[in-house]
Order: sequence, then C-alpha cells, then structure tokens
Amino acid sequence: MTPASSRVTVVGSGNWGSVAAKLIASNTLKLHSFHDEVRMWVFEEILPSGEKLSQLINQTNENVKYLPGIKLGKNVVADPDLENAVRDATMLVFVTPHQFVEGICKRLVGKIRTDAEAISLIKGMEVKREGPCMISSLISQHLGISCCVLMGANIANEIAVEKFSEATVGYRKDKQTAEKWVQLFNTSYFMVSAVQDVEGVELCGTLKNIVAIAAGFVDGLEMGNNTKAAIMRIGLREMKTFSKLLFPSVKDSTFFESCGVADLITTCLGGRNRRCAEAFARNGGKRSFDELEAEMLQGQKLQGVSTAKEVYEVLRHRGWLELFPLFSTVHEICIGRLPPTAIVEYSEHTPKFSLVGGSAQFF
Ligand SMILES: NC(=O)c1ccc[n+]([C@@H]2O[C@H](COP(=O)([O-])OP(=O)(O)OC[C@H]3O[C@@H](n4cnc5c(N)ncnc54)[C@H](O)[C@@H]3O)[C@@H](O)[C@H]2O)c1
Ligand SMILES: O=P(O)(O)OC[C@H](O)CO
Repeated sequence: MTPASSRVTVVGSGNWGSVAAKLIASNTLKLHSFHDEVRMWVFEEILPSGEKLSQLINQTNENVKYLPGIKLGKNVVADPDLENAVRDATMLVFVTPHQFVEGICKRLVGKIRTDAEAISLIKGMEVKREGPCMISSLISQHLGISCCVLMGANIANEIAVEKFSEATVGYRKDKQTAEKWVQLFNTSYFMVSAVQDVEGVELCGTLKNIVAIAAGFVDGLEMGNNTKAAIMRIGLREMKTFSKLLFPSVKDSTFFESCGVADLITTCLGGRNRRCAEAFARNGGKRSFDELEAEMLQGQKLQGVSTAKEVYEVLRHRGWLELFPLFSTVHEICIGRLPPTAIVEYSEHTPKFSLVGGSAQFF
C-alpha cells in the first residue's frame, strides 16, 4: 500500500469553500495516498450567539453560517490560525472571495512547505499597475509554488446536496499533478476532467460573473428568455475575445468545457451575481450592490461587480472599450453612470471591427 504522503488544507470556508472541503474529505478517507484529515482555514467570526464560527464548525461538523444543514465529514478540522492550518500541507486549495487572496498570500510567505502544490477555485482577477494578474499567478508569484485551477458549473448549494455536476481542472505543464487534483475532487456526483489551459479555464470562471450581472439586469427588467439568451451569447463572445487578447494560448475548446459554456449558463440561471443584479434592476439602480449584497447574501460575497470594474480598467487602459460593449456597459450600470436598461441598448451593437489575422477574431 502507498504510504499517505499528501496533506490537504483548504484556505477558505465560505459557501463553496465548505463544499470543497466536504468533497475532498470524502475522498481523503478513501484514497490511501492522502492523509484522512482535511484542515480548513476559517476567517474567524463571532456569531450573534457570541460563539466562534470555527468552534461551532468543529462541534457540529457544519458551517452553520455559510453552509447550514450540511455535514462536512468528521475528518474536516476548522482552524482559525492560518499559519497552523497550512503548516504541514502539501496540497493547498485556495477558495476565498478574490478580494482577500492577496492579503492571505502575503501572510503565507515563508510559512508553507517548499514542496507544496496549490489549486485555486477562486473566480476573479487583480489589476496591477503592470496589468491584469490572474489569481493563480498571484498565488504562484507570492508563494513560489505552481498553481492549477478548478472552475465549472458549480453552484455550491447544489453540489452540497450531491446533485450531479462537472468541473474542469486547468493545468500548465504537469499533467501528473493535474491528475492528482482530479483524483482529490472527483466523486460519483462531481465529475472532474483536466485541460492544459490554466488561463483559459480561469478566465472563463472569472468573466462569466460579469455576464451573470448582465443576465440579472435582463431578469430585473423582465425582458424574457430570448433577450437573456442574447446577452449570454454576446457575453460568451466577449469572454472568448478578451481571454485570447490577454493570452493568445487560450484554446477554443476550453469554452466548451464545464468551466466555459456550462458555467455561464448555470450562473446566468441560478447564481448569486444574477440574483443581486436582478434586485438592482428592479430597484432602478437606486439601491447599491453593496447594500443588496449585505442584505441578500448574509456575508457571502459577489465577485461580478468588482470583476466588471477590474476588466473595465484593463479595457480603458488598453483602448479596448469599444470592443467589449457588454463588459463596459455592465460596469457603467453598476456604478450608476448608466441606467439598467442600457444593458440591451448598448450590448446589441456588435463591434464594428474584428482583429482579423490575429487570434482574437469574434465568432
Ligand atoms: N458559492 C458558490 O456557489 C461558488 C461556486 C464556484 C466558485 N465560487 C468561487 O469561490 C470563491 C469563494 O466563494 P465562497 O462561496 O466560498 O465564499 P463566500 O461568497 O461564501 O464568501 C464568504 C467567505 O469570505 C470570508 N471572508 C469575509 N471577510 C474576509 C476577510 N477579510 N478575509 C478573508 N476572508 C473573508 C468569510 O469568512 C467566508 O468564508 C469565489 O471566488 C467564488 O466566485 C463560488
Ligand atoms: O453564485 P455566483 O454568481 O457567485 O456563481 C457561483 C458559481 O461560480 C457558479 O459556477
């Protein structure tokens, strides 16, 4: 029998973070190459009852705030001490809202094993003075370790109750490591496959959140299914064009994996970004996203509004705004510069030119 060599820590314990821990914990019990215990770093919170979230998770085996009613598995150990949580880990699963990951990485410098591998389940990007930076690159740059990604049509609450879904692991070169990640996540109801296209997979997961905001506006305006499908098609086109402009290596086939078209569909039908954007449009843009997020999500975080802002900065800086009418209009609606109705007035204009000869043609 192979000796257990891999120890897993999940960095994050929100809605998806908790489900990821559950999936992984069911596998580490079965697979001999992994230690049974899965550490889960918890950003500590004091609940209205006065109790600490991490203690309650360990007492009840449930994340009572972010995933109530779901047993995580007895081998999941919540740990509010970040340094302690990662100390012995050889496999680090990053799954926090994207706005917090850089601060977390800075705290982890010099604290992790040098032979650790990472995977990011985080849908989002950072924009630096030098340009856009994907979260997997940010993790690699800060910590000096390689980082795969896992994205897909994965509404956490559905996977928590073991409804079937698929996901895509994106890897750079090392297929063996990708296969280890697939093994760690794959279950009878969570079917994972791997593709050699980190940026393509990660950009799909990131950019679909902007399209979900647009879809929510359409729902809030009660424009119907045809309009929503049109928004999804235009959004997919912009996702592909933007991805290929940033990274010419991005593969067309990636957009047909779970991380691509399937995630776009599920998010535009049932995601949190869509839901809050619907409320925003119903209120005629009079209540801010911050207010709606706090009221509707109870501590969970939206990624689409900040991603729209980050992408807008890239577009403006590179002179690409006219190429991406949907992405730019979503941001301008979110900040109140345009009314929600602008989503259809503006997005229907197909850009007047395409980058023929390059790899960024519209389809
Ligand atoms: N929830 C889903 O259905 C889902 C599915 C797939 C991917 N994702 C992606 O996974 C990532 C994480 O999402 P999630 O649903 O687990 O989180 P979430 O939306 O539930 O966010 C809440 C989490 O943020 C933490 N948090 C709040 N303030 C913090 C701070 N200052 N520092 C660090 N952490 C802080 C909370 O403790 C909690 O763990 C996101 O990028 C999201 O897009 C989510
Ligand atoms: O609820 P959302 O909008 O953050 O989307 C959740 C997942 O990313 C869907 O795959």
